[in-house]
Amino acid sequence: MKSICPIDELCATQVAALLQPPPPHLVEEYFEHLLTTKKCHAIKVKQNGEFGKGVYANMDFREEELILKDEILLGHQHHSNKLDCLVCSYCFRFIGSIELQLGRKLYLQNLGVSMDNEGDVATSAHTSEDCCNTVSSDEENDISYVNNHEIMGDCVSFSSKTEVPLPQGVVESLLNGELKLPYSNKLPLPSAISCPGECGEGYYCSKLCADFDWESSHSLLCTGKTSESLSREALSKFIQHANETNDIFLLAAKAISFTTLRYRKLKSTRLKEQEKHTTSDELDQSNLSLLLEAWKPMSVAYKRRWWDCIALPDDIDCSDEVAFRMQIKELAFTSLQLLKEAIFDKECEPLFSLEIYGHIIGIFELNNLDLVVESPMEDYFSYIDGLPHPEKIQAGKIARPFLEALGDDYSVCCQGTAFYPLQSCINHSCCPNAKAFKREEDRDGQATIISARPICKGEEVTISYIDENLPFEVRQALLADYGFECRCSKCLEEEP
Ligand SMILES: C[S@@+](CC[C@H](N)C(=O)[O-])C[C@H]1O[C@@H](n2cnc3c(N)ncnc32)[C@H](O)[C@@H]1O
Repeated sequence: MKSICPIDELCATQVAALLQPPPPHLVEEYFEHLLTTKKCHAIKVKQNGEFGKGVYANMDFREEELILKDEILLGHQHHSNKLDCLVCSYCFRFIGSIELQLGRKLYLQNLGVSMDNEGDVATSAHTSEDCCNTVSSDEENDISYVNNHEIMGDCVSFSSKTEVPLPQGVVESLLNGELKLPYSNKLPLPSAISCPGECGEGYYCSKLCADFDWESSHSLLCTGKTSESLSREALSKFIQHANETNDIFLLAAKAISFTTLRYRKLKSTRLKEQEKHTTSDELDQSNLSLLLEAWKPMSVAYKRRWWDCIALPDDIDCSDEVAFRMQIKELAFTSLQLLKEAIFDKECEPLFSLEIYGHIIGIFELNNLDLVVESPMEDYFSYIDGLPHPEKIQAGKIARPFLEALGDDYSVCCQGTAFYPLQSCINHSCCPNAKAFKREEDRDGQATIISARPICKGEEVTISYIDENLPFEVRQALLADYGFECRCSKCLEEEP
């Protein structure tokens, strides 16, 4: 397909350099460094296998042993899920209090609020995680705690539907802290801290998370007063377009912002070290090397262009495939143009090429894991249920109307999608020796990989991206949606 983006031609050399796969020894070096930084010596990433990179055990594991906890490199909560769960925008743990989680949901439900996010053209969800979370407490001081009413969310629109039978006054007293639910102090949550840029959209569990998010990507993508974007209006238009079409664009924007900010940091460090450059040619040359360095976390990821690797939806006829892929490409271009208006940086121009944008979304399409964090509401109601008799009756009398008002959706998980640098190197097998599985104590967005059976040192660690118990043909069809034909030992054996 011919490019529709002028930057693709203008920056063809730099774009090609960014998309050039790094040599295997540099990839291994990158992951070695990452694992050392994380003090994780239990695994190794090697690029020598049949399927490109893979993760290998560097020790023996017993069954059900933790192999890896992987922090999110780039992740976000789905727009439509923000109504149900208030979580830290950086680590995705639930925040506020049981009363706030409950009151906020009932308040929005009462007003008939809906998220205007119905039109995803394509999604990038991958392996589902089983998860089971409880809550934790991590109170921070000296920072701006959030007025509960603020948390009603600027990200929502209103319709006239009213479903909640509870009086508004009761819901408001949950929100303003006047009404305390019985035993809610047994399940404390970290206080919600508002975004330092005052966008009213991001909330955090600690100042540390707020600062990390600000420095890694949010300072360019914040729509608040101290935003470092070129235009808050343009940014809002970009966000609206993503929410109306496909919120994967928000994650792609994070990747571009993340790389731009890394580039600026590297550049300022370099300028401090070496003040003078003799020629502008030399400067250009070294700017590209800085951009390549800033891009490294993305350069080592397995990638293809989004519109080339996205699975053809069932309702699209094969004869319309070319038109469908073109439509996806054009949608990405529209999104990129809006993002460019908002955060363009001339020194990072190649990042604003459609080739790079397409490959970034392709990374998410091929590698992302569903981000799932279980709600503390389940734990709260289970706690009440597990009380001894007289206390249970008393607490139940107060808690039951709230449970009934929430209905079936009383305990919706935080749901999103995330790119994990190490987990994404784990290959698929239909007879896996490990699984992505969250334990009681895993209460944030990190990916948790647990051994499914004993694994010996040197053995490749594999997980299943799908239900591995399905018949061969069904598995192959599902994995075709992930863009590959499975060649694991079980499939080779069962191949007709
Ligand atoms: C999430 S990535 C895993 C890491 C990847 N091998 C890499 O080099 O970064 C998934 C990709 O790895 C390859 N892959 C993983 N498991 C495979 C399998 N069982 N059979 C064939 N290809 C596989 C496919 O190309 C797939 O799209």
